[in-house]
Amino acid sequence: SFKTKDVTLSDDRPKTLLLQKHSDYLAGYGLNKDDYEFCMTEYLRMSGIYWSLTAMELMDQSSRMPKDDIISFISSCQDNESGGISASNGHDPHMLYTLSAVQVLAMYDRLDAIDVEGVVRYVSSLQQEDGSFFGDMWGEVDTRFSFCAVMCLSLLQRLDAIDVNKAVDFVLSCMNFDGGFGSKPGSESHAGLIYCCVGTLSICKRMDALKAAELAWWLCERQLPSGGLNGRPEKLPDLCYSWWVMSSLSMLNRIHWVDKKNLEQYILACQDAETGGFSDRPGDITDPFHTLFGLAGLSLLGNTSIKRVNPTYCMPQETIDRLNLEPQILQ
Ligand SMILES: COc1ccc(S(=O)(=O)N2Cc3cc(-c4ccc(C=O)o4)ccc3N(Cc3cncn3C)C[C@H]2Cc2ccc(O)cc2)cc1
Ligand SMILES: [Zn+2]
Repeated sequence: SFKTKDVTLSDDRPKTLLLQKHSDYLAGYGLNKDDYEFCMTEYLRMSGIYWSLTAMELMDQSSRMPKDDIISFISSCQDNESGGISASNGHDPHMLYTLSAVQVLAMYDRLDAIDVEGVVRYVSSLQQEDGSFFGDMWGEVDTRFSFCAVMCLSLLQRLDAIDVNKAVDFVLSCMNFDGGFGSKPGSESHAGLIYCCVGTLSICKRMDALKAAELAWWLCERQLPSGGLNGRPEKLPDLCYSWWVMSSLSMLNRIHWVDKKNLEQYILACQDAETGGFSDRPGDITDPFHTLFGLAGLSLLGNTSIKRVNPTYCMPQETIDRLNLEPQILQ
């Protein structure tokens, strides 16, 4: 018989938000330099700092993060020749980690710690003739990098450095009949790429180009009986998809199309009451990545014990306000 892939929430799952546990988990993450996961994730360290700091900011606990060490680490990761920023010392610069670094310094209001012109030069050098963006010099095209490029430059107030119309045209060339988006023209719709493409259009103020009704339907059909959301039909629910789907629905002004109570239950069930942090599914290992998206998702659902998050930037709303950025939300 046909079985919908889903998880069953057990009765002894966490039903309240364990903020102190999550604050302790993130404050302690990476203190033990020999920790296996910490070593294995050196290649994404800069993004790990963004995920941890943003989660701590949302819990109003960022004072527990080693601010000066983070800022000097970021400065040491900028490549003087290309202007790009790498995930860790000795690694190659990449669009993903250049964005994470700019997001962190924007939250700290310390963009003076890097060569901003160098970052602008690096990001604009990755735009192609068709408006698309490479992730780095090795030439992989993905709509994720279009989003990284416009988000990074908008945080630096430098969208003038790229061809915004061509960037939007490339993203729109990736729109599918279901109103969704994939990584390249013709790629299958996927919640993570939909978030990137809707976010790109939100920053470029081109939300008018979306097939909003079809897209919102595809997004709210991601919700399963457990309350969790998946990234594509027939997939298991995963906490980070809660963020990709809900932030996209927020930009479309249709957040009310999901069952908020059920979704909140799923998110709370993904907490680990022993170690602290959130995991992709109840009972799995927690990590800073899913911890940010659990907290950001609860913020979007209106949990007032967490500070407001901006759905487009996945950063504290107060940072977006300070930078006078106004990403478009559909009316
Ligand atoms: C554990 O296996 C992976 C697989 C992919 C990645 S990833 O870097 O390509 N990436 C982000 C990501 C990070 C983590 C993680 C563990 C510890 C830390 C410390 O900060 O962060 C874990 C998963 C993860 N994934 C994979 C994933 C999430 N949910 C299901 N899976 C299989 C997402 C992945 C892609 C990505 C998404 C958003 C983004 O901003 C950057 C990258 C990382 C670990
Ligand atoms: Zn996930």
